[in-house]
Amino acid sequence: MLQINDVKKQFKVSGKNIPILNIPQWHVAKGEKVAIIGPSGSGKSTLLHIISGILSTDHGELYVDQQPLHLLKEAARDEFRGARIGYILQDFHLIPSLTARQNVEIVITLKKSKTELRLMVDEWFEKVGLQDRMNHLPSQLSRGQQQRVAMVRALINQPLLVLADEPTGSLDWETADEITGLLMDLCASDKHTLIVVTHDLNLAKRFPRCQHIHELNLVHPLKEKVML
Ligand SMILES: Nc1ncnc2c1ncn2[C@@H]1O[C@H](COP(=O)(O)OP(=O)(O)OP(=O)(O)O)[C@@H](O)[C@H]1O
Repeated sequence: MLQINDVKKQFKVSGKNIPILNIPQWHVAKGEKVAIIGPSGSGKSTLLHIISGILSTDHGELYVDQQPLHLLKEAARDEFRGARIGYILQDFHLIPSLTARQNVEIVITLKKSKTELRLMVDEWFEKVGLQDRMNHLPSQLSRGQQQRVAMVRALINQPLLVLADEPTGSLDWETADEITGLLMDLCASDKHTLIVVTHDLNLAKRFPRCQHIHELNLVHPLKEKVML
């Protein structure tokens, strides 16, 4: 599902190049559920931005579902992401002027009749227990509810690859636990490959595979032993 070969990424700050990622090789198989842990600033979000095609690589090869993203221009990467990748961004990024339902509807790329689409959206909101909140604006929802809308938005196109950036970052532990369980349930089928980045060890522990970003990344050598 995901193959990274010698991928490097750096950012230019005040005329100076700062290396952020340097990943010799990393593979995630179809259907795997992986948590990447690491401290703040270690490049976790940058890694997901690269896998999703939001950011380009500076060097190396990146294949997602056999598509060579490193060879695609930004517009082609955007199209690929819209159709194949579900990305749950840090802080949800819901559009404040649209209702929960509209936030989901605008991303749908599946070809279905209007009635089928309406029923599909209804079903998704039921799955996440928000059937009575569909017509609320994001500002009228709690953070946990906003996170569930963000999850529906990421999953509704039945993506092969689901990426989640700190999905429980700003939630209290009880809501975080509930949201984690929901995300795992929604991505339970083998069809979904799930990569989550987090600094929350409780979230990471629930994943069958958990890796520290330093294990992937040569830029930040492994300094700490991960206690799980
Ligand atoms: N557009 C950018 N320009 C310059 N530097 C950047 C840019 N984006 C990120 N960085 C730097 O890259 C490093 C990695 O950032 P990133 O957001 O990937 O870390 P992270 O592990 O996700 O952190 P957090 O857990 O705090 O979200 C940081 O030092 C950050 O300052």
